[in-house]
Amino acid sequence: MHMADLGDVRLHYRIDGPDDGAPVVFVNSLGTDLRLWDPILPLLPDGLRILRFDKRGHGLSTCPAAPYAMGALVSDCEALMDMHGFKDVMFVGLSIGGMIAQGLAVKRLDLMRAMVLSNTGAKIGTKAMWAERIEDVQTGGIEKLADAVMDRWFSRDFHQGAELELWRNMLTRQEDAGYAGCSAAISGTDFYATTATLRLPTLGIAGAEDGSTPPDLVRETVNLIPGSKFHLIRKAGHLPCVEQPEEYARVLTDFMRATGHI
Ligand SMILES: O=C(O)CC1=CCC(=O)O1
Repeated sequence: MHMADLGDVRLHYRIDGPDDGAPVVFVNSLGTDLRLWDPILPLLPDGLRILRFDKRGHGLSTCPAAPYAMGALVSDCEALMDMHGFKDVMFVGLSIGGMIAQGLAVKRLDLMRAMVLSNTGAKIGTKAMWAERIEDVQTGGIEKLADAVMDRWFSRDFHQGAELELWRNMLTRQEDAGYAGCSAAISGTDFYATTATLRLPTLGIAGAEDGSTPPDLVRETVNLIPGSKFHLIRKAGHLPCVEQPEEYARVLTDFMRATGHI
């Protein structure tokens, strides 16, 4: 079990792969923990050095009182990377993880060689939408939101399968305060101006049936960065690494090769 004490929070994290492997950092979405990446890791090339972690208030990490600022989430990731010598990485951020990617690239471009903005945006939703969601979590717990979240996370086909229930369990077993805290961080974030200043190889990945960050939002976000690429995964919602792991891993691998990371 790996734990980093960052003062106001203790983060649970994992590092896999050899010390001299090409470094890759994965940051997952609201309401998920680091197991989100389990379906794709065995499909990636051997020899990568992979860091992933549970955001504050998620997974096995501790849960400071809500709300959280996006700056705190960016600093958590920065501290973990500095602590373990992760620099010049391929950074893969999904949803709020993609917001953390954008914030970190602006703050510490030295940490990143390239970034993948998966199912995310420079801004996600509206303040009113997040206020309602936070209120729902605070009054009824995550369970109150869970069915609606499943509709955004997964395509119609995936809703027919038995695995859906397990991912729903991942969501409902997160801390209510952690979910509300990260929702507040998303609500307060608008990265349009700063992301437009970024110059690094960037790939956008979208799911055709994503009810949370639809393909147009992902495309619009990566188009802020000159030279960026975009890939649409057809039979997937908000979590294509779960629904289409082979395609997701192939697209990541191709991008790592195209950018000279491997
Ligand atoms: O809408 C959802 O529940 C999915 C989501 C939005 C931001 C994030 O990280 O996940």
